[in-house]
Amino acid sequence: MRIALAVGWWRIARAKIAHTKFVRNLICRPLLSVDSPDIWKINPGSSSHFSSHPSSNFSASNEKIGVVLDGKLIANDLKSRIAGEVNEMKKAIGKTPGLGIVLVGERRDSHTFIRTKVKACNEVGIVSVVAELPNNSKEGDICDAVSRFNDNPSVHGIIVQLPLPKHLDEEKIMNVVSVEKDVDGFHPLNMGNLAIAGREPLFIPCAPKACLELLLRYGMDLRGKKAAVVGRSKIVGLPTSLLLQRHQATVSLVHAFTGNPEKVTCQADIVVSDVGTPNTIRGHWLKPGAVVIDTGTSSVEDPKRSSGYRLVGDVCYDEAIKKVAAITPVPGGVGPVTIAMLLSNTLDSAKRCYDFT
Ligand SMILES: NC(=O)C1=CN([C@@H]2O[C@H](COP(=O)(O)OP(=O)(O)OC[C@H]3O[C@@H](n4cnc5c(N)ncnc54)[C@H](OP(=O)(O)O)[C@@H]3O)[C@@H](O)[C@H]2O)C=CC1
Ligand SMILES: Nc1nc(=O)c2c([nH]1)NC[C@@H]1CN(c3ccc(C(=O)N[C@@H](CCC(=O)O)C(=O)O)cc3)C=[N+]21
Repeated sequence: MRIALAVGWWRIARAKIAHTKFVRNLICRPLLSVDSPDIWKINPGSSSHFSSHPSSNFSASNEKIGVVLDGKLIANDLKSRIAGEVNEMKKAIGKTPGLGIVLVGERRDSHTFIRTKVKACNEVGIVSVVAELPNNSKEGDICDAVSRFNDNPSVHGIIVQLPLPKHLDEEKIMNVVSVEKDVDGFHPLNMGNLAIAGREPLFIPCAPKACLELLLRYGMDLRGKKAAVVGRSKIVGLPTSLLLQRHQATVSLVHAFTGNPEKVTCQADIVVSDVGTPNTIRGHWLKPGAVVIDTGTSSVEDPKRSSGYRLVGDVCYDEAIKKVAAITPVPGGVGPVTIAMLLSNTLDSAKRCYDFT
């Protein structure tokens, strides 16, 4: 009886210590730093790129403790550093980073996302300008709006909020964005350089950067880990798979045509989901002790809320939390870190433009 009590007490104490250590890690220096993506400096011969990072509860013991990865905490840490750097830049050279946003149509979700992005810019002192165009705009009107941002020296980053109305050729419009201002990282040159070892893109797409930031802050050593990415969109799935392989993970890319996707995901140490359909990833799709990054953000009706809806991810959270080592919640997981990465990319672009280090 006494032994059982002591073992129980020891388990609780160990979980508490691990959790305190984990929270400390969350607010320590990021590995994908805000000023330069130091992942490109990996030296395969060195002991460990990650060993400079305080080791976490996870990599040390691989215990299942169902940690909820707090994206808001990480985003606030990133934003306060970005705000500090923006301020330094203003003081030193009298310049302010600027973000140009192209928003087409009346989609409620797009307008909400843009409000969030503009608010985040204001918080850190980045100037944002929104070019709002009607739903029935012609391709030429949108390309002109992008070109004006390309030509504006006080705009250092440009995003075209997706999805665009169906009648527009998305690729044609995205290709107008100057590669030097492509803070979304969707330009073929940036995406191509992300895919090829030894090359450095000017920008890494924001949501994939956020996924890696969460994994690395959690202290996960990605080398040789099995990762399953569900979804292959250019915003999240495809570039996340590329970034994971650059971090030496063994990556499987699952999509709508994959037969028995759960056979792939249940082997994975890391599952990143980017589908946009609630409850796609069920508990039995996951290996015990896996780390799950849920980027899915769908609004579902909720009459109990004053707004009438709430946001949910792709993962059946209640089933997953009982099984996994760690998981990102929705909301409050990947989303806020994605926004912080957009600010970080915009700051990087301005620094590059003025040769300010
Ligand atoms: N939190 C964040 O920072 C971000 C969140 N998001 C959210 O991520 C979600 C996805 O967005 P986005 O990437 O633009 O969406 P897309 O529709 O472009 O991509 C969805 C992907 O999921 C795949 N897919 C669909 N059904 C299945 C299935 N049953 N099994 C396996 N794969 C499937 C599709 O496969 P196929 O290619 O074969 O069609 C496709 O590759 C949305 O909820 C969005 O709001 C997006 C960006 C950032
Ligand atoms: N050119 C372009 N670049 C994008 O990066 C891009 C895009 N188009 N189109 C739409 C998707 C979606 N996306 C999200 C970003 C932040 C949250 C986010 O901050 N989510 C919060 C909740 C936000 C809320 O409450 O509305 C959270 O999860 O906590 C979600 C989704 C970026 N996208």
